[in-house]
Amino acid sequence: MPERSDTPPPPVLLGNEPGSFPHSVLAERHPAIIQQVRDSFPYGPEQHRALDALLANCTKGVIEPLPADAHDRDRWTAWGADDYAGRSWFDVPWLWSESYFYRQLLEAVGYFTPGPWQGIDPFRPSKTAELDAPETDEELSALDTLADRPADEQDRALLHGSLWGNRADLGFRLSAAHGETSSDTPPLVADDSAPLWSLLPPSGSATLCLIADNAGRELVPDLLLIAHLLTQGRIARAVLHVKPYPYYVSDATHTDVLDALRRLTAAPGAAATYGRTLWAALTDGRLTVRAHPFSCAPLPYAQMPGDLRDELAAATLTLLKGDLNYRRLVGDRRWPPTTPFADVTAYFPGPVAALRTLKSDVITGLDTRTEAALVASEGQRWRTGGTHALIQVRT
Ligand SMILES: O=P(O)(O)OC[C@@]1(O)O[C@H](CO)[C@@H](O)[C@@H]1O
Repeated sequence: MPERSDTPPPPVLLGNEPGSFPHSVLAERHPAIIQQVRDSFPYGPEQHRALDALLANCTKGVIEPLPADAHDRDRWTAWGADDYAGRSWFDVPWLWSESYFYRQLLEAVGYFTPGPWQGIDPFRPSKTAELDAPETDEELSALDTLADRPADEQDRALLHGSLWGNRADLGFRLSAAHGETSSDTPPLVADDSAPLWSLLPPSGSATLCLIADNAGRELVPDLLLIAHLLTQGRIARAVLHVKPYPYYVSDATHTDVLDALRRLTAAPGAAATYGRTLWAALTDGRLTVRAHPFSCAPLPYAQMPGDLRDELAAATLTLLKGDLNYRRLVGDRRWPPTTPFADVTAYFPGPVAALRTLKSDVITGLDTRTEAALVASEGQRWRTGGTHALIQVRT
């Protein structure tokens, strides 16, 4: 946990305050996700019974341990499962209870159990529907006109494509009231793109670690950004961190990377060129995909294990995508919005950037004027509506 020497950190977010966003996720979003999973495949009576039990447990019960023979039981013990067992889902850190919900959901559908449902991603139908949607074709065809634009315009377009791709979060869509902001404040509440580009100069030898978030219409622009940086010589190598198992509905796994790559290589025009660049980079090792267990940990990055810390320390830049990664990066706490981003990320082992649309209460690094303008025009809605975004960098 990033500590500032003078003041103790503010409290960790819990889900026990009715009317709060975390409470609504536990009380409303999780039941909706269970229903979505029931509808996604013709699961048998055993899985439906387990989903019934999970629904009752996560809304009215207490946290129960994983089965004694679960392959990752020891890992979850180390991550706090024994400390939280027996307590209401609403009374433990929200980050922890949300993360454990996805682990228990996979348990219910037999994802880890030898048998016909082992390894079947319950969210795959919604992920592939999104990848196949006509909107994805439109986004890919925009690459054809981009090819003729100056390099700095391409840089900006691909960075912003990756940033705003973060709105494509299927869990968020289950509960968010969509629509453009009525706010007259600018969509970007912080924009450190200049220091970001100066960390990745052309003709450099940089290594980028991109810690991905959602599959489909977020992962596609993330991959396009990597392909562009490789082509421009702004990076020599990229490591793409994905989730080792389905998580937070639409989070990207290795299978999702392969689906997105096929979507690119099969597309007409410039998109296929990006796809071929990525295919070649995977083949010759300039691009690697990692699925570290800590990517699904219910903990902030301040508690990352030594091997991951060493890996990120060696990167020129680690770029974290999305809202959940932001919560884990700065700590899922009630930070005053003007808390410096550099202070809360001081523990991180190397230069770090966050690209995120705002979908939960946690925020740091705002200047006083920006915060005041947001509050004056929207109250606190800007924090969770997905209508605003940020690019924050600690060099
Ligand atoms: O990480 P992502 O995909 O940008 O967002 C995940 C999210 O939808 O889920 C969490 C609540 O469940 C919030 O942090 C956020 O709104």
